[in-house]
Amino acid sequence: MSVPEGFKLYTENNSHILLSSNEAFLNPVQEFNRDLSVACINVWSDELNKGMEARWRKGQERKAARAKESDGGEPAQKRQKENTKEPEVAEGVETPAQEPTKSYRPSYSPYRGVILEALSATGLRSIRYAKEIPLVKYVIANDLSSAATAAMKRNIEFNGLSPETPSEAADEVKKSKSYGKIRVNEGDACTLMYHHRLERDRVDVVDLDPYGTAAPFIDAAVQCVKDGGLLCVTCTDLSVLATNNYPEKCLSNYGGVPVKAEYCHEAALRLVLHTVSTSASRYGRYIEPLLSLSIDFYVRLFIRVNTSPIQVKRALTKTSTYYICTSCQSFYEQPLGRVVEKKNESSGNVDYIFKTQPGPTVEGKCPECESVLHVAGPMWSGNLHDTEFVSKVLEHAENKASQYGTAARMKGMLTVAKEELHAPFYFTPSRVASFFHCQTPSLDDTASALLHAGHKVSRSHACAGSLKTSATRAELHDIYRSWVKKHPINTKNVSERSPAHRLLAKEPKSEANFKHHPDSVTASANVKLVRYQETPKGWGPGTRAVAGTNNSGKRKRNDE
Ligand SMILES: C[S@@+](CC[C@H](N)C(=O)[O-])C[C@H]1O[C@@H](n2cnc3c(N)ncnc32)[C@H](O)[C@@H]1O
Ligand SMILES: [Zn+2]
Repeated sequence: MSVPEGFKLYTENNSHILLSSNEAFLNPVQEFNRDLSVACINVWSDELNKGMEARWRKGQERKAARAKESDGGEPAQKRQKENTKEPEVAEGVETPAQEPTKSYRPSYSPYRGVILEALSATGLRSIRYAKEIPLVKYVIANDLSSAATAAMKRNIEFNGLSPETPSEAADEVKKSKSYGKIRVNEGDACTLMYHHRLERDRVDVVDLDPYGTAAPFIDAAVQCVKDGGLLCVTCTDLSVLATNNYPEKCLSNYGGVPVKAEYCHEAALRLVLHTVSTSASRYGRYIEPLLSLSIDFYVRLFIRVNTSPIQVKRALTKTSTYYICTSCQSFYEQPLGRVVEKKNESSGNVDYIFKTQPGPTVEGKCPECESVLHVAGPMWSGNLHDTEFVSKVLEHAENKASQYGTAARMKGMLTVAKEELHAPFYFTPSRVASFFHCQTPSLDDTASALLHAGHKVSRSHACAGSLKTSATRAELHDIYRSWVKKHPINTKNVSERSPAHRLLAKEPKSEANFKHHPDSVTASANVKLVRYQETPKGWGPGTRAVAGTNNSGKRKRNDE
């Protein structure tokens, strides 16, 4: 592969990018993001296709049964034998309903979807989608910058995805003078997505991977994805989502206020889900989070979008504000609403009545340590992941480990995400110990005590050494109070006016058992959670395109 003068070659899996200074932006550290996205879209499209094939087969069976009935019970097999030569059937053409399986039996043609990458830069992600996802019909790669679209076109050719490449879309593409499996578009991401908002024009997958926040693109994205389609969203503005420095910005971008506590990264995911959910609801659509990950300096979410009026109503029950203690970080959930199920005696149907929720769920100060409470949210309080989907992505990543440069990290993250409890929020034993001024119990001590007390426990992908539990903070604190009895502290160092003193002043309701619990060692405990990607060769800050039109602003640092 000869690299033209003035360019550097960057390779990810079997896709290659020519990089020149001052052209289009590429962040090699996002390889993990791209690997995960290829894996998730592969699994999502396989599942969609399997569902369609199952429905198609059922339809065929129904048609055959109807034919049998109308032919006076003559078995279909016998009739098929009589037709010695089967006429050729174009892929995807179904047997006409009036002549079911009479003269030919077409094979199922897999469903192929369209992916729209709204902010594509070098085109690397789109090229990888076109090459690595078999069920892709074509990818629309878009960028506002003319320098970026020029780089994209060059990279597409360089990867052999030019119009000459034989592909299913080749004829259509040749007519439209665009590029083989990838169609390049230069323009504003929202304008493009709004062009795809009518039901007949919708796409199967929308990928948003911007600098900073994806918030300005969400309204268009939730409208242009098909029912059952996949929305993939990156946000890198963690200074807004996961600190209390800009609550006003967080409200304007995400419709909620962030959390100031060690679990702020989980809250960041919930804030992004909240804005996607409320945006989708406006158009009678609801969301199902399939996988929501907090990674290094960004969040990445894979969300299925569907249409259903009743599910849209249910969003009320999956949205909460939280009162967060400014000292011990205890949280108190305040759901925004609830649903009451009422059986309709005359029809026998169940009616769902949506109601507001009484509140506040906690009075004035933190019941645990009497410190001030701050309000956070509203944010998504439903599940972050679909466990079954995560299991399938993990299986895929393990089976195809050699295809992914970040396979070890994928395995680590997905294993933990798969086991994650569907409950907010995580804690680390060391941080809770710091509130009590006590020695830190190990992860196993803490998990075992919680399990012996009848609570559920898991780890959280969002923070190394963290735990999630079904126990309330008060129940967790009781375990720490028991721990302190076994590992006494020098109370002289604890001021009588401190929150720690008030935490320690309470008696535990029962004595905790710190003996190792067999369930404390889960699959994830045996997996090395590779939290950070190894620095790839030649890593360094990417350059944002300078030529052409670009909605410029300051380039975000990795930790922004
Ligand atoms: C972070 S880069 C995309 C990286 C790419 N998704 C990847 O995986 O390598 C963001 C891109 O968004 C483009 N962009 C910014 N605002 C845009 C808009 N309103 N419409 C379309 N593209 C835009 C920028 O020109 C830039 O190339
Ligand atoms: Zn407190």
